[in-house]
Amino acid sequence: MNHLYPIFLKVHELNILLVGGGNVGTEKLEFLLKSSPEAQVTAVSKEFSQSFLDLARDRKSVQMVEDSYDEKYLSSKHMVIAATDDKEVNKQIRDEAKARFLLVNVADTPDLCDFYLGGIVTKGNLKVAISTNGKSPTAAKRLRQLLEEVLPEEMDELLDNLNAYRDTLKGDFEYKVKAMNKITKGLVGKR
Ligand SMILES: C[C@@]1(CC(=O)O)C2=NC(=C\c3[nH]c(c(CCC(=O)O)c3CC(=O)O)Cc3[nH]c(c(CC(=O)O)c3CCC(=O)O)/C=C3\N/C(=C\2)[C@@H](CCC(=O)O)[C@]3(C)CC(=O)O)/[C@H]1CCC(=O)O
Ligand SMILES: NC(=O)c1ccc[n+]([C@@H]2O[C@H](COP(=O)([O-])OP(=O)(O)OC[C@H]3O[C@@H](n4cnc5c(N)ncnc54)[C@H](O)[C@@H]3O)[C@@H](O)[C@H]2O)c1
Repeated sequence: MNHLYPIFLKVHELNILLVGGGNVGTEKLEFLLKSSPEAQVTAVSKEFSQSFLDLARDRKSVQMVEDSYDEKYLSSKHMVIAATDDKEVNKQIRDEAKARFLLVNVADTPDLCDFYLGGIVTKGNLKVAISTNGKSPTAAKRLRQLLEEVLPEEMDELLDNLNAYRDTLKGDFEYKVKAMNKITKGLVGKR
């Protein structure tokens, strides 16, 4: 049973602290930016790998600070991703973030995470997030690839059309719900 509750965050309006600019830090930033190209990220690392620099350099919303982690970097942040190669430091980040009631992800250490990053499929306005409850990130990746293949590109056109149709409906809320359900019934083949 998966007890996680997925939400869709406006990370372009939230401040994220990412600590660690190596392989894992780069992977986390890459997935974050793939889904949310204007995510507001402050990246703090003793040093940044070439691939991190290549990814972050031209992004206005990503700020890089070459420094060791310090608690001061938690100030004005909404959430934190710890991705250093020092387990003690990752634990310290987690503890200090928790003391401030910040949401924290310790990359690749499920037990220390308040939230997991998921596999994400985007087709225009449609976004599907996938979690295996931390059981198999590889399965999440494969399912993401599968859904990317099978969900039609026309999905976004369909959503636009439905939105336009809803705007033409005159009537109360109940009438609109019925009308929207009626026109989309064919999408699922059964009621
Ligand atoms: C979905 C995705 C998003 C992202 O990273 O943003 C993601 N991991 C991805 C890929 C991936 N990560 C790893 C491999 C190598 C295969 C392997 O080792 O299993 C691969 C596959 C590959 O690269 O092919 C290594 C790994 N990851 C975690 C552990 C620890 C453990 O499992 O115990 C270890 C072992 C480390 C070690 O060996 O010590 C843990 C987590 N990884 C999560 C997310 C969270 C759970 C998500 C869920 O609920 O399913 C969670 C719990 C925490 C977190 O990091 O948020 C992204 C796919 C993106 C995509 O392609 O769509
Ligand atoms: N690379 C992988 O694919 C992989 C897979 C599974 C698990 N892991 C684990 O994830 C962790 C990170 O791995 P990685 O490959 O990203 O390591 P890495 O060496 O590429 O990157 C670690 C980064 O953390 C920074 N750092 C270290 N201490 C710091 C501190 N006190 N303050 C700020 N920055 C600091 C370093 O400067 C470096 O940029 C390791 O514990 C590793 O065992 C890595």
